[in-house]
Amino acid sequence: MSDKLKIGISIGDVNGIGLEVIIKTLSNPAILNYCTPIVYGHTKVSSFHRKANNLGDFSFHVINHANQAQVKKANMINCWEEDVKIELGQVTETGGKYALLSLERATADLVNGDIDALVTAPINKHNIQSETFKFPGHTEYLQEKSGSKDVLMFLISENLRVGVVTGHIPVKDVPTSITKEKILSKLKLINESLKKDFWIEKPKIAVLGLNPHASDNGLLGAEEAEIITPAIQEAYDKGIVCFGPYPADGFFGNGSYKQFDAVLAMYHDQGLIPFKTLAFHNGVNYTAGLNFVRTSPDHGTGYDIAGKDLADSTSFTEALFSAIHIVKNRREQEELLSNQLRGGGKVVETQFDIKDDAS
Ligand SMILES: NC(=O)C1=CN([C@@H]2O[C@H](COP(=O)(O)OP(=O)(O)OC[C@H]3O[C@@H](n4cnc5c(N)ncnc54)[C@H](O)[C@@H]3O)[C@@H](O)[C@H]2O)C=CC1
Ligand SMILES: NCC(=O)COP(=O)(O)O
Repeated sequence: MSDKLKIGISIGDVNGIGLEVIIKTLSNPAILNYCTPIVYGHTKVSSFHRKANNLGDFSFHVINHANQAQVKKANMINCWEEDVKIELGQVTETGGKYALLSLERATADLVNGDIDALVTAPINKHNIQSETFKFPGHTEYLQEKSGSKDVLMFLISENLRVGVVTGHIPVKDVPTSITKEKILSKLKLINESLKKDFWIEKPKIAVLGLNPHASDNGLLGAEEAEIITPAIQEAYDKGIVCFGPYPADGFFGNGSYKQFDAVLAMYHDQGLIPFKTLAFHNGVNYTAGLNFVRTSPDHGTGYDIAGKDLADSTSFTEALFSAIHIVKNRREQEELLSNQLRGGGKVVETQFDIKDDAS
């Protein structure tokens, strides 16, 4: 039996650049030395994208189930039988329907343990909505499938990691959604992920403020004094090495982020704008806190460049490698710890760990 990890890949919106970056990534034969990829989609849809983007004679090995995946091959599970109307660059119902069929089948295999990790190509969050998908994104969908109480949208690259307290919600709801408990929970998730998924022994985390200039001592808002600072203090007292709140505007431009292993931003664009500015092409979107591993490229469907052979596949390739590394890190750590401390092999370092261990 092969020790190569099986990495499931969902194809995302069939009218976007998902299959282009998937095929570009898997066309590099060296990738197959590191994992056994299994794409959930259809060979006819992939052929369409291969031809539209002039991607040579790449082909998939068709299988019916993940347990038939062949090493050294790019495997494909055909998830439907009918022909699919592809309208490159268009937002259509069809785009959402087949993105969901791919995601559902891949997620079922992930939850059952038939694949070791999932890399998702981008969906359009609007056209995928349906009776079975009423979520603002993969993050929330997979949280439900994992049964995790909380998860973290964690954007990662070699030199920068950014998590967000609030994710896919309207900006007007941000201030009321930020609570001390939520910040504590996200800090705990970042801390655990840095240790378990990235093997950083003593993580150091920066927390951004919400208001301009982190409120300038209360002149420009109360959230820093009433919510964010007490959350940082409590987390620190419980053993999480975190500092802040820092004014968000200069934090990235002046390079302060380089002194930390991760940054916690208060809302989506506060964290993702600097992240994508600094790391768009090699950035990865990782969902921390799931009981399985899911990554994705940090970009969206790229409708404006679909079918034009313009999509850069670096972010997708990085997402694939990040998934492999995280699974290996988690497993290696579990093995190393299996004889330590408690039966579950959990490191008891912070007060959070003690509380969790007791429950
Ligand atoms: N994880 C996911 O499924 C994500 C889905 N989306 C969805 O994607 C759709 C489009 O979102 P946008 O805001 O337009 O973001 P986008 O990332 O699709 O596009 C923004 C700009 O970046 C360019 N771009 C994106 N990926 C690229 C690549 N690999 N190589 C070269 N250029 C690239 C595009 O051509 C466009 O000009 C939305 O429906 C959004 O919800 C957005 C982000 C993540
Ligand atoms: N920009 C990040 C993002 O939209 C993440 O979406 P998803 O991974 O939750 O689908």
